[in-house]
Amino acid sequence: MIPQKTSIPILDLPLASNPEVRQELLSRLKSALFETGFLYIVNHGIPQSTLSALTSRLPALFSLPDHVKAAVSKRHSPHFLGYSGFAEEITQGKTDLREQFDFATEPPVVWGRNDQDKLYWRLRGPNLWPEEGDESTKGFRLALEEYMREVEQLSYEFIHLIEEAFEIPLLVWRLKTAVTRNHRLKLIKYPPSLTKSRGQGVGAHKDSSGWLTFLLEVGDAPEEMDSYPRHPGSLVVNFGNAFEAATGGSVKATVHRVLAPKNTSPPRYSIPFFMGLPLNMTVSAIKQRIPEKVHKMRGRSDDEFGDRRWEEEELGVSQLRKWFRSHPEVAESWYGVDAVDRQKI
Ligand SMILES: O=C(O)CCC(=O)C(=O)O
Ligand SMILES: [Fe+2]
Repeated sequence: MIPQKTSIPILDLPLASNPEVRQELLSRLKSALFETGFLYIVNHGIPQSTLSALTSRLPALFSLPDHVKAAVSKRHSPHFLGYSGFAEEITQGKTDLREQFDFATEPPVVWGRNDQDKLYWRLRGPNLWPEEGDESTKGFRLALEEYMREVEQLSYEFIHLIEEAFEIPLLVWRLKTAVTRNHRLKLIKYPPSLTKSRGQGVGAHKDSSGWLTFLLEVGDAPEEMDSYPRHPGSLVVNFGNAFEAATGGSVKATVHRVLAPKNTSPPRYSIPFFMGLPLNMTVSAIKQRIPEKVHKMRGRSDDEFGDRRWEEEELGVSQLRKWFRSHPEVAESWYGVDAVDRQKI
């Protein structure tokens, strides 16, 4: 992944429980939030066995026969969960040269019940689990659920650190409740380029699937990352659009992209976890809870901070727009051409 800046702060998580260095850790976190928009978490406490149970199965998972992957295609899911084949996704109007499986924390289905008829509630729904094959994929579901539980827990702990650093009440209790847990995770494969020129693995974007992203990069550093050190097994954290907007642009949602691997390189795998917020929350409601001093920390001019148009709308609306944009065929088949057209802003 290529963020705009190449020097990324490192947060050694166990230091948070050492009173002598806790302040230093919090000040690193501040600079990561306000200056870089990216950071590494090392020693995050997710057991190596949990990481490798999942990462070791990825090559075999993506090599499952086409009909097995097709059976869990996103085309079967109005919730945009499941598999998308190579180049089926669009960023910045161009296809991304990657394959992926999307999973969610599966909050209860509510769409169509009582007053929860807003279209975005339809984003919530069951995961599609690929049929596991031989030894190389057997146990995949358990491994994924275990990792998702661990990274979700870590995301709550991390939010507490942010709360402490800035006195921002981020409503962790609401994020955790079964009704509002709304997190997503992707398994991604970027195959090597077919030609000498490297295409768009994923186009330049700020994350909008979540509030915070925790990315596990699998395997060795690809060439594009040589410019800054890798910390194998670490998690890369970056902040999403909603976080930037809720802090009035003080916390940076950094633009990033991925180039497809060179034609001589092995495939690249990655696993981002997008910590979500309740779909019916508005950015402006969160903003009101963020102290004025945080808003004032913004050191950039107005035009550097983009998408404010959706501050007043519920997060579900912008989420839906994002999914419609990136998977138009899935969107049209489940939501209809008219609904998709209405979201094209
Ligand atoms: O694969 C990566 O390194 C980054 C993926 C990413 O930025 C995304 O899916 O939002
Ligand atoms: Fe991203």
